[in-house]
Amino acid sequence: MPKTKTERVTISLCPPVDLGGEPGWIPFDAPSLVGESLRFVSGEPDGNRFRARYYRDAEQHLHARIWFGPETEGPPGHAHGGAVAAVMDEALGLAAWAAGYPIVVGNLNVSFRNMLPLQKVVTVESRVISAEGRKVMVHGRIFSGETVYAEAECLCITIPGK
Ligand SMILES: CCCCCCCCCC(=O)SCCNC(=O)CCNC(=O)[C@H](O)C(C)(C)COP(=O)(O)OP(=O)(O)OC[C@H]1O[C@@H](n2cnc3c(N)ncnc32)[C@H](O)[C@@H]1OP(=O)(O)O
Repeated sequence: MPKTKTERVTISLCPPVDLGGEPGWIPFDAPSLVGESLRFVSGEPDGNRFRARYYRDAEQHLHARIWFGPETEGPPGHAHGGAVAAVMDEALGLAAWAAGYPIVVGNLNVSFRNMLPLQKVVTVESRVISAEGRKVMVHGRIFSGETVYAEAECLCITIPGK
């Protein structure tokens, strides 16, 4: 039997980050609503890709604190556009679910407004704008302070039978 060489790979994790919400925000348990499959963005809360925590405010709007880790890099030191779009896909789709619409995302239009620095905690805010027939429109933006990093319009389509 051929001998295999054991390679030791050391993955150093970035230090903990503060994903705490604003006063009045209530933590939102996404897996209990949509299941454990929602892993791509929010599945590794201590990893080096994304760290995410969801909240709802008093008006039931969904918010997220998101940290873009080093594994989301696109332009040097900044988040990949696909990483930004992945966050929009998850957060805005989840906003529709949280508002009572079992959906998948049919169309996602993202405008990248500013380069998003890695290892920065940003906020995603979302609004369900309309619901007509099977079409649910959700708008959102990623920002920190006065800086808007991305805006998105997300057309969600309800899943028949859900
Ligand atoms: C389960 C837990 C999930 C929780 C996660 C939430 C966050 C994650 C969000 C995601 O990442 S979802 C994954 C990415 N999305 C997909 O993979 C969706 C793939 N596409 C599909 O499955 C189907 O195309 C879809 C269900 C969206 C629509 O197919 P259907 O055959 O059910 O519907 P149909 O094509 O008849 O369209 C219904 C209506 O929606 C409209 N529509 C559908 N797709 C559209 C589109 N892409 N753009 C514009 N309009 C669209 C369509 O024109 C029509 O309008 P009208 O009723 O007015 O005629």
